[in-house]
Amino acid sequence: MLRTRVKICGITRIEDAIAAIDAGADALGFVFYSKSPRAVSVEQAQSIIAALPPFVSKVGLFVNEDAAFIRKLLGLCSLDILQFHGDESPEFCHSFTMPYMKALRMREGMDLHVAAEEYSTARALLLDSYKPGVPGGTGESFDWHRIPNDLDIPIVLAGGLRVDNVAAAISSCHPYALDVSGGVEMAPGIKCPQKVTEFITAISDADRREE
Ligand SMILES: O=C(O)c1ccccc1NCC(=O)[C@H](O)[C@H](O)COP(=O)(O)O
Repeated sequence: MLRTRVKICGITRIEDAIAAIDAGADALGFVFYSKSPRAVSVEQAQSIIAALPPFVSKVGLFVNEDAAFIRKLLGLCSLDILQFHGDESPEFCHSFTMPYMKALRMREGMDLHVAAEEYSTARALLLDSYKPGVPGGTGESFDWHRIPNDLDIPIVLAGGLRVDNVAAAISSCHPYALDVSGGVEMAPGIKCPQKVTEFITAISDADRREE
């Protein structure tokens, strides 16, 4: 059985990035959405990324951002994959000739088979909770049983994940990866190393139980 990967999102400090990597994080998320309390500036992201060791995916996160800003950012920051968390079309997402994940907020009636077909160029679908007016980082989970078990695209599960619901999340839909932000924080944008470690340990424990 494949190991469940983990992305720690909303990284704003180098010490949090290093602690997440030391705990076993596979990916770090940098929020380039200025309305988020976890937003980073280009300069912040550059300095954090420059201090990272190899073999960790750097994810740049956008919400209906201007293409020119993204292109400029890609010339300044070494990102590995883009995460589009707004209403971006498949054509827009694909236009940066970079791997990307499309985040889908799981509002009622979301047809993931249709979405998987629509975003067929995505490397993964990131499924997040839907809360009106809140594009992401809700801290709330959704009904994971709404996720079909026959999607032919990797699923990254997000939304309200915490150490005490990781096992249920993995057993309910066996996602390719888990994405967490609020559940491992002591304050918005400030990660708690102990919570990060406990979260990633809980994933390893859950994977072992699923073997
Ligand atoms: O994290 C944010 O503040 C945020 C703001 C606007 C759009 C997306 C945002 N985060 C995207 C993520 O991938 C989060 O990790 C995901 O929404 C889960 O957040 P949480 O429920 O706090 O674990």
